[in-house]
Amino acid sequence: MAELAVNVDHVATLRQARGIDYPDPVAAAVAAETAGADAIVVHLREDRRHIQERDVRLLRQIVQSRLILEMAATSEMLGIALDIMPDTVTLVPEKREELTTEGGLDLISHQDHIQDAVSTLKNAGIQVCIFIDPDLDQIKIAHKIDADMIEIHTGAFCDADTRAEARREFDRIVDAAKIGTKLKLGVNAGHGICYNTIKAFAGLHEIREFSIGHSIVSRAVLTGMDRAVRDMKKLIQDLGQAPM
Ligand SMILES: CC(=O)[C@@H](O)[C@H](O)COP(=O)(O)O
Ligand SMILES: NCC(=O)COP(=O)(O)O
Repeated sequence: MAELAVNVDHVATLRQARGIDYPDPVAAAVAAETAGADAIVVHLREDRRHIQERDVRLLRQIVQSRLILEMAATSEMLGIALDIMPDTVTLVPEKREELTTEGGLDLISHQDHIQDAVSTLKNAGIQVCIFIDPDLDQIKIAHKIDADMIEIHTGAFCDADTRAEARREFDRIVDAAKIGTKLKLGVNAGHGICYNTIKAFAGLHEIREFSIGHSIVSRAVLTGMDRAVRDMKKLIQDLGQAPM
């Protein structure tokens, strides 16, 4: 059975929107593990828009399953990874102005640089995954530069506007998963997967792990709303009658 790696970035997005100390993505990670998460994922972005270095350090101490750090292959991030030692680093492309990760790493253009990052991390004992589009040439390079795993970018499939486009994109994912497995790479999948799109993956046994964040955090907000309102209502009732 495939595993579920839960990304808690967007708990931190909510915290950063107020600049206060809650909700805490570390507490969310503990709750996710209690519910069965097989790993916890955070993306430490260069602009620190959600996850902070403090979160990654605390998660390293608290996570009982596996800690996966998504990051750009910059010298700053490599230094942080070598210091904190997550179980896995997933190398992702990053643009300051993007809303979220827009595509996979382009290994054709950045092969030497990424290969250096892969060997630095692996020499330190950190597993390395590369987030790439379902493109056979990219996967072959991931294998060549000795990555342990790939994470297939599922965004184009999940965000497809038509069924035909979704079919086309899913076929690319299937081919990529099969080639990756044949090359003995671990094959994961992630980005934009929600409670509907996950169903398409039935039978695609090559995928070892799904990395899912935004849809889970979004659902948690709504499924938790009833309880959250009842808890506050009760506290107000307990205040009793206001004095005249
Ligand atoms: C690599 C990937 O697809 C996601 O993990 C994404 O990068 C998360 O980052 P945001 O939470 O900033 O969208
Ligand atoms: N690597 C993908 C990830 O961590 C979660 O992406 P999303 O579900 O937040 O789009």
